[in-house]
Amino acid sequence: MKPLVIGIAGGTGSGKTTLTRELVSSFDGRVAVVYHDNYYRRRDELTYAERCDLNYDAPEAFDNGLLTEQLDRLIGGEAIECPIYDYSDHNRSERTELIEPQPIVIVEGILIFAEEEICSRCDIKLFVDTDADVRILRRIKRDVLERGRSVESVEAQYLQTVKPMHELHVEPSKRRADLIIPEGGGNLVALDMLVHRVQRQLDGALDPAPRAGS
Ligand SMILES: Nc1ncnc2c1ncn2[C@@H]1O[C@H](COP(=O)(O)OP(=O)(O)O)[C@@H](O)[C@H]1O
Ligand SMILES: Nc1ccn([C@@H]2O[C@H](COP(=O)(O)O)[C@@H](O)[C@H]2O)c(=O)n1
Repeated sequence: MKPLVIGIAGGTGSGKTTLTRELVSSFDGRVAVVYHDNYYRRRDELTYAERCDLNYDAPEAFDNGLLTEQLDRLIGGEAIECPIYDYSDHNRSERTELIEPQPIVIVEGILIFAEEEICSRCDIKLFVDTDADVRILRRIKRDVLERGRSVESVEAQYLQTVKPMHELHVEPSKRRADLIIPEGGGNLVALDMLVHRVQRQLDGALDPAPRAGS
């Protein structure tokens, strides 16, 4: 049977990964996760300083051809060797990760609904909605502690690219979502309803992607 593909989008720091982890633990061993971030383009031709200055919040920053090709293979029941991204180096690492096919495939990333080729492959589209002030506070903490950044660099990047690209690409893509979830994985009511819905689809009690009026 074709896996159920769940897309999880939302701004940086909104809680996408937290929601993804909740779903992974709810459907233990039956979920494959594909992070759009791992498909940032390889930029070996640039120096580290040049890579620091790139815009990582525009659709062109990603190798969407590779993502859709690998996603299709996963949906078709094949394992993939997914690239691994190194945020400290602003480049794709030499390592890859084996992802086995599963009944549920989660695709997560800020811009997945801004890309028709990714959006159209998602049976359930979730958008995690969290206020911008909360998101930037979380991002400063995470980027300094986990991604090797300074507070000054996070602030500059946020004002130069993250915020304008969020307004141009991420926020409008919310319209394509089936469900908008305030606060993501911390929203226990939404999580509970979502888990029941996904379970019913796995049980075959519902059409794969039913639409109003169909
Ligand atoms: N509902 C929430 N309440 C409090 N903190 C949260 C909540 N959701 C996520 N966080 C925290 O915010 C940070 C960013 O969350 P994360 O899920 O990694 O966001 P994203 O994947 O959208 O960038 C993490 O440190 C996470 O623990
Ligand atoms: N070299 C890079 C690549 C990406 N980013 C930022 O990551 C953000 C997306 O990841 P989330 O987990 O926050 O959704 C995105 O906003 C990019 O700006 C980066 O800082 N450096």
